[in-house]
Parts: sequence; C-alpha cells; structure tokens
Amino acid sequence: MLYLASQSPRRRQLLDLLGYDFGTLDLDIPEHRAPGEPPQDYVSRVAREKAGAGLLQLGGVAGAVVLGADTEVVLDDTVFGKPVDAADAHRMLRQLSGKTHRVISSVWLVGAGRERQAVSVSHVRMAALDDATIAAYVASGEAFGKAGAYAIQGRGAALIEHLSGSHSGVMGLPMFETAALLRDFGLTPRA
Ligand SMILES: Cc1cn([C@H]2C[C@H](O)[C@@H](COP(=O)(O)OP(=O)(O)OP(=O)(O)O)O2)c(=O)[nH]c1=O
Repeated sequence: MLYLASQSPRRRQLLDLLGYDFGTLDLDIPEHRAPGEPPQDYVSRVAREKAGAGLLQLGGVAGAVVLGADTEVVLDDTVFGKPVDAADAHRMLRQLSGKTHRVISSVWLVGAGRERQAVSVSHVRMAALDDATIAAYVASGEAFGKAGAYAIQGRGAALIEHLSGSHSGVMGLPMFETAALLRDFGLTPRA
C-alpha cells in the first residue's frame, strides 16, 4: 500500500492524477538547512526525512511504501522556502524579480529495506515586478504555503515569463519522475 507523507494539497492532487490510490500521513518535519549544505542535498535530505518519518509512523504495516517530497526555490546559493509573513513574501518576490531561479523537487520512496529517489530541477524566469504588483500578489494570499512565495498553478503564472523543466515539479510533485519511480518500485496505477 502506498502512503503520501504530505499535507500539501497539490501533492495529493498530482499523485491522484497519476492514477494511484494512497493513504495520507500528516507529519511535521522541521526544515532547516545546515550551514554550507548544498541546496540540492538539503532538498533531498528533507524529502527523505519526510518519507522516513512516515514509515516510522506506520510502524509495522506490511508492504507499506511511503512517498516523501520537498520543493525549494533556489536563487544562486540562497534557498527560499515558504514565507513566514507578508514582508517575507514581498522580500522573496523582490529578489526573484527579473531573474531566473531554480526550483528543486526531490521525491523519495521508502519501504522496508529499500529506498529510491527522483529529483527534478526546473529553471523559472520571473518577470521584472514593481512594488505595486508584488504587493497586490501578496495581498491575494496565494504566496503563503508556497516555496519562493508564488504559485505557478495560480495567479503566480502571470508573473512567470518562462519555464524550462517540469510544471508539476514546480508545483511540488514532478509527475514524470514520480511515475517512473513508482513503476521501479513495482507499484501500478489503479485499473
Ligand atoms: C514554487 C511553487 C511551490 N509550490 C508549493 C509546493 C509545496 O507544497 C510548497 C513547498 O513546501 P514543501 O516544504 O516542499 O511542502 P509542504 O510544506 O507544502 O508540504 P509537505 O511538507 O507536507 O509535503 O510550495 C506551489 O504550490 N507552487 C509553486 O509554483
């Protein structure tokens, strides 16, 4: 049985769109980047910790496989997680404005005695934004709960000039890579 260790509604929706039946686990894993930790290592570590904690929470459920994922926005060596408040969201969008950043999503599948990872790295160019545009976007509320303070699947799409990579990966669960990972694990979608 497949379990999704995530409270993200996007991840639930995307995994369902892939055709899988799954249970969900609510976990609260701290997300703190260690000093000097490379961004991709950090994203991968957190995703793995989410999946590992999910498996632990399930205890001895036979045949359980847990999917954990993490998504961060990376500009040069700076990692942007979810904004803590409106000022933080404003600050993130000001820094991302007019530049190309990376969105790294890591997905781990963890079962008894085996684990495997997929990673998706996308390049996203954000339009040059003036303060009024940023303020209006933050006031819409959409920035909260999203790495980098925008949602490509919502009004945030109006801020994105170009995407090279995985749209679903930017949303939090790269569908192509996740489908391949699930197949590798011998899990198949519902008929
Ligand atoms: C860049 C971007 C991120 N996001 C979201 C995806 C993730 O939910 C979130 C990044 O935070 P995460 O810490 O990866 O995930 P989460 O806290 O939402 O959920 P959980 O840890 O329970 O799995 O940002 C979008 O929805 N759209 C976007 O365009």
